[in-house]
Amino acid sequence: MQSSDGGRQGDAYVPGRVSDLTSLPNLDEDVLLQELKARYAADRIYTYVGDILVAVNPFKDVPIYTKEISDKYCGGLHSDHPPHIFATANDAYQGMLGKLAAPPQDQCIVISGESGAGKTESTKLLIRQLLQLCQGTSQLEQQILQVNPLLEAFGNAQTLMNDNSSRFGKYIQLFFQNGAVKGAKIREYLLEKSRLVQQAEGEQNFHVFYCMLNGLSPQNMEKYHLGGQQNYSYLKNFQEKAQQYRTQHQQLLDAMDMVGFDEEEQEGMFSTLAGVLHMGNIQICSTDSGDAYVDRSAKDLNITAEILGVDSADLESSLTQSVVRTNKGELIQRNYSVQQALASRDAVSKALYGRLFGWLVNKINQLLAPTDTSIAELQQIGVLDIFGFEHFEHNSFEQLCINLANEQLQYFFNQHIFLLEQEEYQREGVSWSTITFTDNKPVLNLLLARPIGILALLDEESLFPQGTDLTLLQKLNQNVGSSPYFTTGKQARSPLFTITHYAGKVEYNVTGWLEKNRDTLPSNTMSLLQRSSNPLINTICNGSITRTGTLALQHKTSKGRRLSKRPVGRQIGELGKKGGKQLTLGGQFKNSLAVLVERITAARPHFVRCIKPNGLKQPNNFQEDEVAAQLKYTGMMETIRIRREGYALRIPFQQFVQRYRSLGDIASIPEDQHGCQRILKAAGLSDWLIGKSKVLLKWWHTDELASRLQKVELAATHIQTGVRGLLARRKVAHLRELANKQAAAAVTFLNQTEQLIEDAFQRQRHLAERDETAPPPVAGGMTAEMTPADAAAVQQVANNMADYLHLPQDTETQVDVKDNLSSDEEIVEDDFTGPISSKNRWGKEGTRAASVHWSRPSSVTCVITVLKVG
Ligand SMILES: Nc1ncnc2c1ncn2[C@@H]1O[C@H](COP(=O)(O)OP(=O)(O)OP(=O)(O)O)[C@@H](O)[C@H]1O
Repeated sequence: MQSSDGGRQGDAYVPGRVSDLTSLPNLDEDVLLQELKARYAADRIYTYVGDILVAVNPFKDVPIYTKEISDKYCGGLHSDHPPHIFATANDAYQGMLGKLAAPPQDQCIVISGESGAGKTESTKLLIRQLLQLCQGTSQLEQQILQVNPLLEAFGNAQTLMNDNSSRFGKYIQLFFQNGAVKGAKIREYLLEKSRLVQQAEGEQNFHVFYCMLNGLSPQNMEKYHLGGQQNYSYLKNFQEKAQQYRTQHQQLLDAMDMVGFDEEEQEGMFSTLAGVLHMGNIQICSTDSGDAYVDRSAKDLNITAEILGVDSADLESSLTQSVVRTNKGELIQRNYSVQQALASRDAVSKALYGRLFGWLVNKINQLLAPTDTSIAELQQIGVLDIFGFEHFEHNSFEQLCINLANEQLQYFFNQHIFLLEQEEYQREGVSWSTITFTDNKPVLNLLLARPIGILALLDEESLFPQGTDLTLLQKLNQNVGSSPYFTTGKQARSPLFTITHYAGKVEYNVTGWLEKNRDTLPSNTMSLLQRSSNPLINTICNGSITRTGTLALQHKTSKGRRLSKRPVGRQIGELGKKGGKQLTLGGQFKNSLAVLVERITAARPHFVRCIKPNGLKQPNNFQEDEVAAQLKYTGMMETIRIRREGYALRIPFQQFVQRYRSLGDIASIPEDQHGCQRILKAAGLSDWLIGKSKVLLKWWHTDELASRLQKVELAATHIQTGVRGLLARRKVAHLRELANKQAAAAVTFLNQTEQLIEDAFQRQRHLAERDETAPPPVAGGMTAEMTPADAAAVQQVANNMADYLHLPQDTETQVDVKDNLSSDEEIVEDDFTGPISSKNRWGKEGTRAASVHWSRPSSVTCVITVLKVG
């Protein structure tokens, strides 16, 4: 086995030159770490563990993504070039087309790593390379690439761990037909809406607000009553990067134009963003009795109401009062406390922003949807870029959800790499000493089990009107406190608990969890927004939130009624609700994770493990302890072991023979284990196993088989080329012989015709000498009369020729002999003759030479016509 950028199994070990960690000698944690460190120092940021790619974030531009390098990774074998993210794209693409060991299958690329490890950058490179692989140059490919700035502006933000952190998860599906891209779809997961109203120290709101405030024209700033970024309470920790934001704003506008937002929609978007910013500035005060009211001396309420297209008095009451319907149907108004009113204000902002984001994704998906084929008929490659594992000083409900998603992905990895593989060894009767791995199933159970898991208990508590964050914590302590993965805060009444995740311990603070989980807007507030005169706000607020938390838009019928796009039974009101109750945020997230796992399980996965070399976002800084921790919790040592000792490829006998039949030594190979053995032996492969129903191969056998297959195919192409050339040469020789024969026949015909003309001419001269009263010869030297014998002779020659050329004796080949040719006109009409306009062209009129000259070209025309028809 060769490691393509220098290291070779068996050669003296040179740290930093082993491109595949499975070929490391004397593998231990330190050797592994030093190898990655040496590679990183040499800007070799990618390394393989068999078919898995490890990517260490360089935090600097490395010149390895040029067009030339991208071209090198289009096609070819895994081992042809150094490890690269482009090779992973190539593997997925070739796998989808069925050009690797398995038949054509949908593929997915699962990228994992903690926040700031490089997942989003990897995703962008993968998508770019996939579009390069299908040689996409159409508008669709450009659109797929260009929607990214739009998504990042609305969905990314600066955090302590990453300046451009994705605050939502995404699964990008590219759809293909015959290898060409036909469309794309973005599935979004759990946008971190809470960031809109509150950001931790040193963190920022979503990029789009800073871009808007720095990039909008003065007229638009005035229209939306906007000022500098320091004026908004939702925008803490802003930075003076005006020029950068202006550039990003322009990119945003370009992307919006390209996605096809019309002017009204763009205006709707900016007015919603401006409305949200103004909403955050609405001051809530307290009466002496503790009731909330809006400080009207500041103009924020009126401005917000104007921009959102709602009545300001209605907005005020919806922010400060709840309306409850009693069992008897009476409506009762209750005043909020200041705290409740502030929560209600922020809930409106979060709902508006969340729905705006959902609408944006909907618009993008409409643009990228395959036009003439249903998705079910297309092949697909999905790329999963989910928010990375987070462990801050203060961790809230959002971190719990983010870390749950990462637990789920780690579980998927473990299942695929360790569990299912080793179960299969058992089924196939392979003797195997089990490789143990850290199974995170107990942590997943702690989070997801029903009815006694953290999310289920949170849901239960969220249903109780009297529930508080502290009663939630008590409930958690009572029910899951005995789990070894759960520890509660040491101090009494502390709002803290700790979970031991696969990636380390994270301490969570339950403050505000019930409110965040309920994620509801009071019905009076929702109906106010649904009546908004701002068309976009009206649209997004009349959409429904699905069971997985996405926005389902409605479309209007011709009569103006609204319809959900969903099938009957999932119409408005039912969506996102369970037994009539709105699903909680935790419930929606749980559902969306389940659907995601189903999706990636249905495809053939490729894994990219992103590693963050330091927490300072610095280039050329490899912190050994930080990397060692990541290698440990991702189970890298065990992964290397299983890839080294195990059989990553397991192909059913029949499938294997069908795919590699041409490598066998005989033509009729049985589609069973004996057939497989014949092929493997003939191909000269070693280290394979035959199980009960499958051939078990090392991951590198894919390349070995592919290269053998390539050789056979090349040989077949050579043979085909030779045979085709031989056949073509034979055909040409035959055609040439035929043409020579035809030419000889034509000459014979011309000679015979010439002789006839000569005879006729002599006869005419002979007659003329005897009869001085005879008329002068007609043009071309032919007489007006042809004896029946002459005519028969001419016809005979023509027939012979037609016979020879295998032609029907149709009008084109027959000589139309007229009994009484009396004028030049009739001769001119004859297809067989050309117009005799140039009297002197053939020589003196009435001479033999003129007759012969006339006859030759005319007859040649005829022969050519005949040949053409032939
Ligand atoms: N291949 C690369 N080349 C150069 N810089 C990179 C590369 N990958 C990542 N980076 C740098 O690291 C930063 C963080 O990467 P990225 O946003 O992809 O992390 P992430 O894993 O997606 O984080 P999060 O989970 O927070 O979204 C990038 O903004 C970029 O500066």
